[in-house]
Amino acid sequence: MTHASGTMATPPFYSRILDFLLSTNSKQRLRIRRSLLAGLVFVVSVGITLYFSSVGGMNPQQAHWLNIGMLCSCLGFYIALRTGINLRFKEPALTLPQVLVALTWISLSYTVTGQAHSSILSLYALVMVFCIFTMSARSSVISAAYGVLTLAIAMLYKVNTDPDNYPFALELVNFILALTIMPTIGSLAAQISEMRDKLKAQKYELEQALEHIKKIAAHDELTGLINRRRMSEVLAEYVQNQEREPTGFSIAMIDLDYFKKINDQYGHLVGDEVLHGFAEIAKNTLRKADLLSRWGGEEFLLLMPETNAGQPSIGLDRLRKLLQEYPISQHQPALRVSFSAGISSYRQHETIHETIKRADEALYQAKANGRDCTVNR
Ligand SMILES: Nc1nc2c(ncn2[C@@H]2O[C@H](COP(=O)(O)OP(=O)(O)OP(=O)(O)O)[C@@H](O)[C@H]2O)c(=O)[nH]1
Repeated sequence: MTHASGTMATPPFYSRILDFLLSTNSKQRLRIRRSLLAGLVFVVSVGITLYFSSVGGMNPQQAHWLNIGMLCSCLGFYIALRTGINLRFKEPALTLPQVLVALTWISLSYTVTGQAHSSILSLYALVMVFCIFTMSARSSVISAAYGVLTLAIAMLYKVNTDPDNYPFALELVNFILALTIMPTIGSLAAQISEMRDKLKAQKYELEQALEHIKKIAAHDELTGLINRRRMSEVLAEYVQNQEREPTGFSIAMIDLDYFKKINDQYGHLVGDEVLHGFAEIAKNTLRKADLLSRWGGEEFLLLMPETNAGQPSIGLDRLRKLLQEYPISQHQPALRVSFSAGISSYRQHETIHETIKRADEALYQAKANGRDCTVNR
């Protein structure tokens, strides 16, 4: 939104704070938000750990170090994302490192939560769910394998050192559960990642196709020039710009002389060759700033920016001279063509139709004057 003065409106205070915390770059912002969402799970875990250690469920010192470790790793990832360090990596979302670190903390939590350790299993599933929407197939498989491995190590260690809280039978059941759940989610994540890749590829193909369709819609196939529809849009833009900055522009309506005769005498193939050749020669002869379009049939509309009434049509004269010398048809090397042109300059506040109408009238006059000439109006 802009004020009447044209300056940008200041965003509200809370949105400035959010910009500061989450970045104004939309991609970075999404990455930070995802990381913070995962961090929220850690914060809840810290609360649960504090409560559990206060009621004697776990060793307070272990709970203390676990909490510090979890919070520091969250902070570390936040800083890496917020400062843009993550952009130096191939996968800037840092999803795989974040998931691996989370799985490490979960496996450590598994070893210090005593009787309540089985409830930790759900966190493995939660972390794997994060993989589903963001990770590549390969990273999902790595995460699942890493989760199962670290859990197995934690279980083996605890079965041997604390069999009262970690009896073998319970650990076996827990392990089988984890072994079923984690690779299943990992494989789902891999499948979704493949679908995402396919969608990306389809999106790219669609964009290319759209680009191609736009090009076809705006160009004439035979001459490669922009067509009448596109030229009409360009002219409308020019007229609009003249209201702000009246630099002036002129148009020329160009018509090949006796073109019907060429078709009748040499055939349509030669006629097409002449149209194509005329477009090529004109493009190479006229000013770089000039824009030529195929207006229809053997008629062309030339837009000459920053050209005002009365200015000589030097470009068209040069083109006329060249056409007298240039063999325009390979099939009929002796064939020479000429054209008639009507020029009109845009008058402030008139419609483009009025400018075109004057150019048409000037062209009519040029034809009446015997063709092969230009009339300026
Ligand atoms: N080969 C070919 N001919 C076309 C194309 N488009 C229009 N024409 C032909 O262009 C000719 C135009 O003829 P007229 O309008 O009588 O114009 P002219 O013969 O140039 O006569 P003047 O303009 O009075 O000099 C017609 O024979 C159309 O069939 C095209 O794409 N290819």
